[in-house]
Amino acid sequence: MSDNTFFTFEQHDDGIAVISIDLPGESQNVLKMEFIEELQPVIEQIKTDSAVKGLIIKSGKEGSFIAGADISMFGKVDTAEDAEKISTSGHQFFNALEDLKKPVVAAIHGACLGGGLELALACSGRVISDSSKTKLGLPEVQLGVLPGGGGTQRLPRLVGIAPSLDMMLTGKQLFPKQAKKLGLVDDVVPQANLMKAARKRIEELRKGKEKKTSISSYFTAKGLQKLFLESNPLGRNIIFDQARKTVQKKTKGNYPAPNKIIECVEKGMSQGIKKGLATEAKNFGQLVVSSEAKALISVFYATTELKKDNGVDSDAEPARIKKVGVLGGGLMGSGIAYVSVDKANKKVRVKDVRPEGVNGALNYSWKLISKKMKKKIVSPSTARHTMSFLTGTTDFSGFKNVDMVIEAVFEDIKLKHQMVKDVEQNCSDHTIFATNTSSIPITTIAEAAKRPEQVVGLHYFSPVEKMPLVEIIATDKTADWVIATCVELAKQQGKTPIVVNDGAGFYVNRILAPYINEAGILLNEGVAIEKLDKAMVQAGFPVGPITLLDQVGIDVATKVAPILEEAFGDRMSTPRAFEKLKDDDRKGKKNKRGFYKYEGGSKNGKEVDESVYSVLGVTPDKHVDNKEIAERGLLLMANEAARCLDEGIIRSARDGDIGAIFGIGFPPFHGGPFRYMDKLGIDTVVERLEYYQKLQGDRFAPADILIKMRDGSESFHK
Ligand SMILES: C[C@H](O)CC(=O)SCCNC(=O)CCNC(=O)[C@H](O)C(C)(C)COP(=O)(O)OP(=O)(O)OC[C@H]1O[C@@H](n2cnc3c(N)ncnc32)[C@H](O)[C@@H]1OP(=O)(O)O
Repeated sequence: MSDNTFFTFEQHDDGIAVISIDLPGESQNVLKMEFIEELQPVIEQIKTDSAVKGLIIKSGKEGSFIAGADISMFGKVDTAEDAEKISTSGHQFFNALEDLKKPVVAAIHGACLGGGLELALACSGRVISDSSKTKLGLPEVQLGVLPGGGGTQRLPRLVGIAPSLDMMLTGKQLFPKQAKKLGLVDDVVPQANLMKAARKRIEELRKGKEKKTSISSYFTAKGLQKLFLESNPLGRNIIFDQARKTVQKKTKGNYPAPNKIIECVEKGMSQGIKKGLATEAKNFGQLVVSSEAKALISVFYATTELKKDNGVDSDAEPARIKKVGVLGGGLMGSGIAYVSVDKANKKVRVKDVRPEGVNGALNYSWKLISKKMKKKIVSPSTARHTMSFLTGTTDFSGFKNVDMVIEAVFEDIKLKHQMVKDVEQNCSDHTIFATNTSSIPITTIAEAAKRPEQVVGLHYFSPVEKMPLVEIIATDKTADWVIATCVELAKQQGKTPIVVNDGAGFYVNRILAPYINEAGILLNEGVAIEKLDKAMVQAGFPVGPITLLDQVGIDVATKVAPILEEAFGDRMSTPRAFEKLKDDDRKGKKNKRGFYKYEGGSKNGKEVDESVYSVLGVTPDKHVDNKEIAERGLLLMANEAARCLDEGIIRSARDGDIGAIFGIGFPPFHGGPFRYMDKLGIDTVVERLEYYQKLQGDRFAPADILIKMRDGSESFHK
């Protein structure tokens, strides 16, 4: 056995060599240049050593095979040419591995992502553990780059063009069974049998045994696609054209990586792997230095940092949460119950005044868990076991031992006060009272509490199981251990939490309001509904402001709006358009009366309800440039975010960026409102705000902090 810095190398009597990767001091294995340089001579040695019959590459770390190329390398290169060289060096190493002429099998347990999967693809075989920690994918697109270690060439050759594009364009990660089904790996075995399976695979490869594709697999939709479309140039063109259309629809041209991925695959499939790899390296280089990649990588680092943040400035420890109580079995309560039981593995007790409410919440979880069962992500017994942790009641029975109660009842202060009292009476002294209110100040809710230090806001976004953000709202009195406990629970629920201070609208709704209001003002001036939505979607938001209003509920928005207006004055005044629609009993999607028509079928929510214009008394014929619509919305949101930082509502620009991206869908390629302002330059931000202030009024007045920062030539991020 020889020791190296990044791996150990063992040569066994049966002729099998084993490289075990273990980067010192890191929780995840990543591919660094120094690591590759150290590995290269060992591969050369194996090539010439006749005693070595086969090689197994495994990880020495628990739960991490290789998480990809070291992302920190990307920040250190200045030019596209330098980044291209990184990719080319990787190609040389992976090619050498592929050309070894001896079976090389990757034995994978844990994250096998990006460059990690590309290494595995250069091996002659892959066996993986059936652990839930094992995930395979090429997530580079989420960082604004592309698989630069040969992934765009080897993956389509192994699993087919269409499935590989699907993996690379979405960055999705596959569970073991999905990876096997796709043909990405040869075998899935329990972790304890991984080395045995790798040895077996080496033997099979030595005997020239391929894993057979069964004849029936050609008669599946995928099999036929492969046979008729992928095997000829005309068919391949159809796939690439379709992929480009889908990309354009999704990205609106805001992200360069997806089209470059398609270009690499197309080149490689039509002109051979050598040309494909050269295109891959070139495109990789260009993307690494792009502003989009820089922004998306900053989002990766911010979320990684947040995973370690306990949310307070002290080292307060979180309390252990074994059981969660949820008050209210509506949409929010049901979602909260689901993430608590299925993601966080807590015992959950749901209370609703109506038995139907309780049943609704239980059914909600069962539907989502059944879906996972159907996709074979969980077994039927695991699904039943999870469900056994979720129970319901119409009174407070079973609440005595809950460690945290999360209320999601109607937005009514009297009711919330009653809940606080009920919880203090029916639960334990240590029980935390968390409220999911989106409009009532937490301080006001805590007024009814005997233990206000245990009252906190826990603001989820709808639908809870999908939206990644949780805002944790602290009052002056909330204890640090309570905040730390909520942060911990939110992480266990699979969420990214940001801790914010109490104030009207907290952070997310506060910065959302001026952006939505601006759409209302433009609408009142006669700008068409679909134009407003299109302009913001083109600018990078997942849905436009008017569609969002229909989804959230015009009644909900008009309930929050006066609270913000009272707190912040004229700059937040509710546009008359929204009030008029509320008076016309238009709540949006929920009562099928909104800005759009909700008639079911394909047009559901897609066709504007023209009668809105007569309710508003406007003719939708005003032309405002899309760029202006987008800029006004983005600037107002960023300006308000700057105020939130100045007032201590958010703890950092990092939290403000993540809150806006994960809570609202602020265009990720800008990296969040603070990175957006840094990118423009604070002087430009102030100049543009002042320009609109002159034309449109004082709602565009730049925040004080921006004026100060402009004068000091500062930026939010270093
Ligand atoms: C040439 C190639 O094609 C290009 C590439 O490979 S680009 C990289 C592609 N890979 C990725 O995008 C995966 C990124 N990583 C992840 O998604 C997650 O870290 C993970 C799923 C692997 C593990 O998640 P989790 O267990 O929650 O651990 P997490 O806290 O995120 O990470 C632990 C540490 O590993 C680091 N890390 C993870 N992946 C890394 C990577 N690819 N490069 C550098 N550091 C990485 C994190 O920054 C963190 O560092 P820290 O402890 O010093 O803060």
